[in-house]
Amino acid sequence: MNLEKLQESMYQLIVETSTNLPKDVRRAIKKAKAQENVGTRAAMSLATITENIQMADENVSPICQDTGLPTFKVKTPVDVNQLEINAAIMHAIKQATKDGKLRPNSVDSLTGENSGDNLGYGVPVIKFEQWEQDYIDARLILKGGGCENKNIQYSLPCELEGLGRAGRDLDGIRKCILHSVYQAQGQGCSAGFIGVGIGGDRSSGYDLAKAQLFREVEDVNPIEDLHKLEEYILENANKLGIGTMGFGGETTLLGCKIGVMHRIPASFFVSVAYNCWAYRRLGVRISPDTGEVTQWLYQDGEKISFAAEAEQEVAASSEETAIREVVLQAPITEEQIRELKVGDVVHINGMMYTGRDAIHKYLSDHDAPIDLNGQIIYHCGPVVLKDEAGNWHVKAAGPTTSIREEPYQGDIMKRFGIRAVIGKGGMGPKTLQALSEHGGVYLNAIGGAAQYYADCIKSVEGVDFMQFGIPEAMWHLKVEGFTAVVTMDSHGNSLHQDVAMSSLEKLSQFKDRVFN
Ligand SMILES: O=C(O)C[C@H](O)C(=O)O
Ligand code: SF4
Repeated sequence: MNLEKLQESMYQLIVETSTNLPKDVRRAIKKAKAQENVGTRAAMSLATITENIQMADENVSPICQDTGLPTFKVKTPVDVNQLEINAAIMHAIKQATKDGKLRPNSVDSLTGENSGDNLGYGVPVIKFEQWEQDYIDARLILKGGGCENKNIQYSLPCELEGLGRAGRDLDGIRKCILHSVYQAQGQGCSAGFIGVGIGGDRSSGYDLAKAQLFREVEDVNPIEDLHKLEEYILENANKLGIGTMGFGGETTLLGCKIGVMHRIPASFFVSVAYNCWAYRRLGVRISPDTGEVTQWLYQDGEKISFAAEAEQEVAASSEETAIREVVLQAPITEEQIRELKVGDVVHINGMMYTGRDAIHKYLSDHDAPIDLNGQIIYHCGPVVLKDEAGNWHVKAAGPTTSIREEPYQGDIMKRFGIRAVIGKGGMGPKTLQALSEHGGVYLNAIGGAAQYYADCIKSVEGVDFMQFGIPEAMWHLKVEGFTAVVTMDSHGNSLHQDVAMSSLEKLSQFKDRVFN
């Protein structure tokens, strides 16, 4: 085999997966968009998402800054050398990271050190299988951390919030799956896709769930019971009203795929793998003779282009409604913050500072490297590249899931005088209380819209904590027209709390038995 060609094929697979959302996923998102009412927060978010998909495609840049833990599934003819394929994948991963197509995402779990090239123990994941065909089938999924954190595994029988007892039968399985969508709320960047594995043990169950994410969105389950269950879940999970980003709305789930395997008598697991709307998985057929790509997978049928219309929609949708819009520029005063209410849309100009897991932990017992009084913290781990002149450029910069900072956020805001935090998925009661006491606000940006937000970043003015690695460093960003929604204000209101409560009420409508 031509190894250089093989490396190139793997590189293409990685770049396409990170930057070009598959056709079947695009069609699902388009359908969802058609269902939302004009002028709602859900419609606005979906317009931003589709504009972002288009931008990523045109810029050949990551759709979302979190390019996940790259997971490959490779099937090879019996006489093909799998070690060569392994080496080609490693090589391509390094190159794609250098080129800003993947974020350096591999972190030593004990020291916290980022390897910088996306390689490490167990990273990437490569699973090989042999088969009788005469070509190589290589598939890749880039599943980010926010949605990965919302995976859930149920051990039947169990008691479920809102739904009561889930027993060891199809109806118990139904309840677990509905619950899995409810518990994700907007934190995994809904509207999402789920893969479900019934049976197996704790690890093979999750593997089966993840394997479902390699199915086509529009395929039909050959097992009649599971086909019915998939349809039931897709229809009814969308009645939970969680909506895009957890803002409320008509579409919460874009796809549901269920697989089954045997189990042992004592165990009955239902494992759910949650994938955000940025459902990046592609595949190729490769010739074992030449190492070249002979066919792309998941690319049948119409490719929806979200071109021109998108930009206008983002602008138009907020004009048509009574949504209040406010321009913010740091340093922000307490008075300005107290004027903001849940539902307001803010446009930020000027400076903001990124801070996520490592920085929140650090700031909980250290001083800040800069004066944060009146400033804005952005929960974000961007993709950033240095040019030859030594200047940094942000290549992708959407928000990360804020709830992870819940143990620290309130104290840090008060101690440093921070007035606003931007993230996604919302925060909990401790932060909400701190926002009231101190005069702070939580702003929800659109998760996964990494190109859309990178475009608002006009320059990198500085960086601290580079020792934490690129995603965890504190980037000083100068922005223009950075748009987000107030979802928690200084008057005790939280849209996230409201949606969580109303969706729990809706979930309890599905308590009664449906499948015998
Ligand atoms: O790590 C990130 O940038 C985002 C993450 O995927 C998340 O959803 O929280
Ligand atoms: S930020 Fe959202 S879209 Fe991006 S990987 Fe995380 S869950 Fe997915």
